[in-house]
Amino acid sequence: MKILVLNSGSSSVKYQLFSSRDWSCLAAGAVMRIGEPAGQISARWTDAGGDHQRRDDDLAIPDHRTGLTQIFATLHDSGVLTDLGDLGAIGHRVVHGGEVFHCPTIIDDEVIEVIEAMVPLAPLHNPAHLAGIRVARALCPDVPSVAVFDTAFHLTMPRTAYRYALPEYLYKEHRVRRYGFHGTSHHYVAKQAATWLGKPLLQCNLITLHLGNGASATAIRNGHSVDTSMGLTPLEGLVMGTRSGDLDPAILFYLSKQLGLDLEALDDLLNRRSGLLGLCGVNDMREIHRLADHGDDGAELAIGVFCHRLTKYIGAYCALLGRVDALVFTGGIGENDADVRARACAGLENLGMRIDPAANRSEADGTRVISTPDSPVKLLVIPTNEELEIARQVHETLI
Ligand SMILES: Nc1ncnc2c1ncn2[C@@H]1O[C@H](COP(=O)(O)OP(=O)(O)O)[C@@H](O)[C@H]1O
Ligand SMILES: CC(=O)OP(=O)(O)O
Ligand SMILES: [Mg+2]
Repeated sequence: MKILVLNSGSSSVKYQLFSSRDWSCLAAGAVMRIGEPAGQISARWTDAGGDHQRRDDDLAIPDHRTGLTQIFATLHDSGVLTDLGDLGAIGHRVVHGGEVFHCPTIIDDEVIEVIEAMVPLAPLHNPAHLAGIRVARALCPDVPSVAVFDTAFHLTMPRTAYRYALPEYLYKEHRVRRYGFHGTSHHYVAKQAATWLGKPLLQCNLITLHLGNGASATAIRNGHSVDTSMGLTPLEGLVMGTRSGDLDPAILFYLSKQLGLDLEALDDLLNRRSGLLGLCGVNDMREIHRLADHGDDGAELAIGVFCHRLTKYIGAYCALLGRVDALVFTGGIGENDADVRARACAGLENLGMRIDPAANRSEADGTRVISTPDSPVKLLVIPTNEELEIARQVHETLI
């Protein structure tokens, strides 16, 4: 079966096409900067002769429908998917599934309504997923669409971790609680870590750090998520590209009273203008390092705040878990940024985390260990593959 996985963001759609026979990736790519004057579509695929091909086109993409149409056209033209009828399923990443969706779910009108109802809880994400889902269903009405939720992996958290210290009715009547996100990624790297550790996931205690544009940490006991840094929405926790992560909620009252900011302005401030961007004016970690290397104090501070917060969460999750088998770094920053990894682990030797500077700097691909051989806690870098995990879950749901 061929399974297409779509990860629709507000201004981009990333995709991978898999064969369920051997889980090889037949094609992958992205449409970027949807709705902006200068869009881009990129694609990689393996042709009939087994050669790797790639194509990058600059092209304005006004909306998600045009973006998906372009993706289908590229898959068709490359010969990877000449007939949409060959598609066994489309898997969609959906960030917020609330307490409703514990497992991958075949999408129908009712499911769409529920995902729509969660839009206020994931304002940067769920609207984009809905756009992707609607267009995919319209373009391929006969292909089953399956939603895989970021929240599902975290539904194992105990109530002591997921409840906020707020009046009970806010949970009972309004479902205000910690949900947690990036679950597909945390679960995927946890399984990879268990394989590397040579024991069943259900016997592993892990701390997983997904550090991409959004960033979150998860404490995993015996294979299950028992706490995670994101909350009701993907705003809480670590410092992110444009999101503040943790802060004193009273800052909002203060800003409202002192600066007259309304709710919309506060939402925009915390979700889109804060985090690394707020601290130094740039949200791309590579660029921030370049600026810091040239003596930019704001950039240096942004990296410092990012790493300080990370260390704090690692320590807290060590305390929560007691025994930790491995600490896992993943996501664009976690996989590539040796400096952030070194700073986040600095001073954690007493918690059993001993980083090996040379291994940490190595640019090897794939899963790798960056701790010293005598480190009680293994420090691992594991590339995430949310799309592959989604494809596998879609397959399990449909067969
Ligand atoms: N070599 C690198 N060094 C440092 N940061 C990197 C590197 N490559 C990517 N990143 C950072 O990873 C982040 C994007 O992560 P990614 O997981 O691709 O994001 P997304 O959440 O959009 O999937 C950006 O901040 C980018 O700067
Ligand atoms: C939930 C979330 O923050 O996702 P992303 O990292 O893709 O923005
Ligand atoms: Mg991501």
